[in-house]
Amino acid sequence: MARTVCSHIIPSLLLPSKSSFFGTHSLFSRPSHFDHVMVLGRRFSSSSKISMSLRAGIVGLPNVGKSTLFNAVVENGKAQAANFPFCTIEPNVGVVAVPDPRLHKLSDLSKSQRAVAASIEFVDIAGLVKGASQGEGLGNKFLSHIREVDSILQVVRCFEDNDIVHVNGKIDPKTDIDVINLELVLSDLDQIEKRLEKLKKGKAKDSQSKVKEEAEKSALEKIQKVLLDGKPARSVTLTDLEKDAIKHLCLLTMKPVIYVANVAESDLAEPASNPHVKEVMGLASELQSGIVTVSAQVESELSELPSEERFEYLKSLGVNESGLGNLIRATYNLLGLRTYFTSGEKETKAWTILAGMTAPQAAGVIHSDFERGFIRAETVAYDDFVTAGSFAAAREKGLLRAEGKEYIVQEGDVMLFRFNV
Ligand SMILES: Nc1ncnc2c1ncn2[C@@H]1O[C@H](COP(=O)(O)OP(=O)(O)OP(=O)(O)O)[C@@H](O)[C@H]1O
Ligand SMILES: [Mg+2]
Repeated sequence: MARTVCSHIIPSLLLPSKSSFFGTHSLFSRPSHFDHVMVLGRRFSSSSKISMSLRAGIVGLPNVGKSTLFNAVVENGKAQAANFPFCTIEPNVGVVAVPDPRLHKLSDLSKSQRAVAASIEFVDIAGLVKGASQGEGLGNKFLSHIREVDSILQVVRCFEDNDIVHVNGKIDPKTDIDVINLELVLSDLDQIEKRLEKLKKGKAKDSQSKVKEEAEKSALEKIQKVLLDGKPARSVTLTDLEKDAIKHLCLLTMKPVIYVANVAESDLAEPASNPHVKEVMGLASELQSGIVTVSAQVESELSELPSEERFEYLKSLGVNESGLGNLIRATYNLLGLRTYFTSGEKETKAWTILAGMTAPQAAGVIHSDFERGFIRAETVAYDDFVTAGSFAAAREKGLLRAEGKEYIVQEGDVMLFRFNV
């Protein structure tokens, strides 16, 4: 049966008190994932219900380094921000901080007691094998886990090591990627067939649902055609209505993908000299997807070292920084996410919104009351805040703008909401 929402258990923000309130910084000190309540939510269904955390699922063949990478990302996420409200929701789901040097700069300027980063959830999904869509391996169970994530990180083995078994006997990124993608395509095809069958019998009650059903049908037929060519659903151009009509199916090949080329430590300094990595780069661009090179092994070793020794270790491998920051940032960007900040003495905090959100919608991410009673947003661009040094100084210099309901929040805006409920 088709699922109706791709929702999952998400941490909600701790709700501030409901009293009528004109935004001051004090309010921004409350949220913590330690005192969060769990709610079953549907993300993005309304701007005020946006989750702070989006999910990225780590997929790939068995034994390619998914869990090693997951553990390193989660450990690193904890280390990135000592104050970050880290939590493990399930053993294989970790919330990690999105590294952002701007957060610390703002926090220093505002002399904040703490800095709270934006976050992403990573999910370690067990290995997929050929035939998964037909129930092979742990098959459908894993595909259903993938259905619940917002983006896919596909780990591709690019390291040679005879002691570590490759399920197909040799390192061959193209075949590995094809196997995974084919399973995703087959699973989507199966779902679409069933859905179209149902829609054929469709007895929409009113004209509005009829329009929606028609849109769904036309979208699914277009997608079915490209899937039969082995291409992903995301390669199809759809109207907004069509996109909306098929959202509930959570098609696997609709999700954005980043290929994670997992290399040996000896390849870290010059990954492109590894022909396997080169191959993945070519495929990623063909498939309109991103690519990040990491060595899961190195990251895992790094996460166990005291921070003062990490740089020395990286230097010995000929690199300057861990690859995880890149991976986390790439995932964040891939999801079309933007960051705005609130900054005061108690706390400086990075908030996650979708590109194109208006000021009231962005305020709603903090609390629905902020959206409901929105009056205006005092806004200063990040660079201007840094130049001025504070909200007050920015106001004096004429760098602070009073933005209204129509304002589209820009990347890096530092905001103070005025609202009344
Ligand atoms: N870049 C790398 N270089 C060398 N060895 C690595 C690298 N990445 C991972 N490994 C090793 O590969 C083995 C398999 O890793 P891991 O358990 O993370 O795979 P997995 O994809 O999670 O497997 P499964 O699908 O079975 O859960 C481990 O022994 C790990 O140490
Ligand atoms: Mg694993």
